[in-house]
Parts: sequence; structure tokens; C-alpha cells
Amino acid sequence: MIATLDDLDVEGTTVGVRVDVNSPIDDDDTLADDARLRAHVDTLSELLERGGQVAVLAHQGRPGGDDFVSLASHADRLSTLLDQPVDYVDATFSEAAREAVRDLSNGGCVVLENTRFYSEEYMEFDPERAARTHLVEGLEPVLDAYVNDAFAAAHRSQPSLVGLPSVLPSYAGRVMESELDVLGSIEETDAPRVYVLGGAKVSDSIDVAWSVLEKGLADHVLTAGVVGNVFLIADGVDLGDASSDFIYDQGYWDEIDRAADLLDAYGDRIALPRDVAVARDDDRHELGVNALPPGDGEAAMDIGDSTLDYYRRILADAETVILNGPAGVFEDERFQTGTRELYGAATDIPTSIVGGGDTAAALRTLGVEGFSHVSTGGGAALRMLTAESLPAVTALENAPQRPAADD
Ligand SMILES: Nc1ncnc2c1ncn2[C@@H]1O[C@H](COP(=O)(O)OP(=O)(O)O)[C@@H](O)[C@H]1O
Ligand SMILES: O=C(OP(=O)(O)O)[C@H](O)COP(=O)(O)O
Repeated sequence: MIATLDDLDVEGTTVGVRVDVNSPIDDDDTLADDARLRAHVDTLSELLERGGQVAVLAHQGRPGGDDFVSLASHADRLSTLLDQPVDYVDATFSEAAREAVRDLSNGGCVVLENTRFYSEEYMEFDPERAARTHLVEGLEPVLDAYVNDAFAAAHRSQPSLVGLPSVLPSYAGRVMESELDVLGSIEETDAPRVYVLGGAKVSDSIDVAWSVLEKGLADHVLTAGVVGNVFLIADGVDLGDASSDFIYDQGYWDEIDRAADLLDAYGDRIALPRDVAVARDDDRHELGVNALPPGDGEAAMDIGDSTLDYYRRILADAETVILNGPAGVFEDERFQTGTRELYGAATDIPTSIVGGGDTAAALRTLGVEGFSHVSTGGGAALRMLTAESLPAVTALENAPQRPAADD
């Protein structure tokens, strides 16, 4: 059983709140998209309005990446979103950070520095060991409670996610609560249930497909994106060198055999693209699978109209649809049709659940809305869909005793 904000006596309590604001970053190292920050506003404003003192903890990017930047611009943006001053300190658990936390007044908020600026936060630990890291030992003395709202990072076993809940009374924030409610009860949704697996996380998607087909959760699995391309090759279609090289370079070549095994076991419930779109003379050009391979250098970048018709017919009978991953390279205008049309058709289904950071960004770009639930998580949502436990959620379940709620 996980405690929520309803169980927390907030007034006068100093709360460390782990959020996931990992976002696209502009060339000047500032935030390019604030969707993930906006998702946490309810949790943060509730804690502040109820008289808490809030220290925000988060990571941004991965070491070595262009998006591995400070949280200074996130703090600025949060101040606007919360409509109150938000401090920022360029330290996470040192004396400077502790002082900034101790200085908070009731209703005050400080953003601590990118947790991954410290090497331990980019390692995986079991919770007991994570509890003895510098971050946890540094912050524990100045915090009364811990709130985890970072569903999108809940599949990581890192100190700020599994160490702090080992030593502090801990609670799920509102984002975490709603994600667990929806994604934790997929089996209770109405059948027929259709899974749409697109995007580029091929191994994760094949794991999901195995799991939901084996458990009888999926009446149909529709494939698209790089996932669809891998299934086409597994089915004996010659997609040409450009797509094959891409799959090989991404390290997904071995997945072709797994996809073939899956087709052998459950082929009657797996739908494959019937056509693909390639770039020809700078335009979008669609080719039926019988007309493949495409020309030299032409890669399968989207699903085509005949696939869309086929998938729409399957979706028409569905009561629940669960979608992850764009159907094509939506960053290129010529290859947005598959994602726009397929996801658009899914909004007509009574229950429609979408997962994936890039997918959510694609839908915002394309203006597709009207889903029952759009998850803030990509990898975390996929892990939930295979009914695997998430380390940060388990850590919340096992968190120590807590003070009683204020009302
Ligand atoms: N046919 C394709 N070929 C190459 N990349 C593709 C194709 N279809 C989709 N993609 C890419 O997949 C990426 C998103 O996939 P993924 O990271 O799995 O999504 P999410 O973050 O929503 O889980 C996008 O960058 C998109 O360009
Ligand atoms: O963006 C995230 O996950 P996602 O790409 O699966 O949506 C999370 O912030 C986790 O980041 P990570 O995959 O660098 O640990």
C-alpha cells in the first residue's frame, strides 16, 4: 500500500519532492518545452498551499549529452507556473544545499541542482545501498518527508528515487498516483483490447508484446514505426539496405529473431504494416509491401494509407486501446501522417491510454488530443504494461512509518 499526499501532515513539514522534468533543451542550455514541469504543478502547489516547505529534486539529461544542463531555467519556469518565487541553488546535497533547504519558510520552494551532476545518481543501487550514498546522507537530516512524483523515472533504481524513501516517511505525488491508478489496472479495462506498438524502443516493445499476448491481455497488437519495420523483416519482407542498416546500427538486429518467434506463437493477433512511406524526389512516396524493396537509400519512414485503413478497421471494434511510440518519423513533416491518423483514430475508442515521452511530444506537435490518459512516462510506462514492478514504486511501498495526516 502506497501513502499519498492525503496521508501527509504537510503544515510546517520540509518535503523533498522528486519530479521528472527531463526535457528538450535549447542551444542556450535553457528549457525548450515545459510540458513535464506543468505535469507536476498540482503536486507542488498542493504542498505549498498546505503550508509545506518544498525542496525539488530532479535530473536533466544524461552525462555527456547536450541536454545535460543545470536546472536554473527549470526553476525560473517553475516560478512562473506556480506564480510565486522559486529559489534555485547550484548544489544538491552539500552544505550550500542544506542551508537553502533550512532557509525555506512555510510555502517556500527551492530547486536543487541536477541530481545527475553527481556520479552516484547515474548508478543503479538496491535501496539499502542507495540509502548510504552522499545524496541521501546529505539531504536526510534537513528533510522531514519525501514525495515521489517522478513516475517517468520510476524504472530507475537511483539514490533520489529508492534511497530517500528508505530513510524518510514517503508518499506518492499526484502524478505518480494517477499513473499507477491507470497503468496498474489495465487488466480491468474493457475488451477487445488493442495494443499499438510503434516508435524506436524495439526490445522494450517486443517485451510488451510477449507479455500482453501471453497473458491474453491483447486481442490485437498493431505494429508501426521501427517496431513495425523489425516485424516486417522478421516476416520475410525485404525492406532494403537503408532500413536494415538503421536497425543494425541501433543494435536491434537480434530482435528480428524474437519478432519471428512472436509471429510463430501469436501471428494471428499481430498486425503488420501493409505499406510504407519513403522519401523519393524530396516527397513522400508510398509503397505496398509487395513492391518492396524500395529504391537505393530509401528507408521506411512511416506507415502508408493502406496500413491505416487496415488498422482503423481493427480499432473500430476496440473498447480499449493502449498506444506507445510514433508510427513514423514525425519530426519530418512528410512522415507525420501515420502518427496523426492512427492516434487520431484511437481517440474515438472509449478508453485510450498513451505512453511515451516522444509520443506525447509528437501528439502536441500534431495537435491530436482527446485521449483518456496520456502518461508522462516512456520506459516506465512500458515496464508497467508488462506488469513488472518499478523499483521506485516498490521503494514507496516499503517506506518507513509516517506521521499522521493533518485532517
Ligand atoms: N520508421 C521509422 N524509422 C526511424 N525512426 C522512427 C520510425 N518511426 C518512428 N521513429 C522514431 O521513433 C522515435 C520515438 O520513439 P520512442 O523513443 O520509442 O518513443 P517514446 O519516447 O514515445 O517511447 C522518434 O524519434 C521517431 O522519429
Ligand atoms: O525521460 C525519461 O524517460 P523516457 O525517455 O522513457 O520518457 C526519464 O526522465 C528517465 O530518463 P533516463 O532514461 O535518462 O533515465
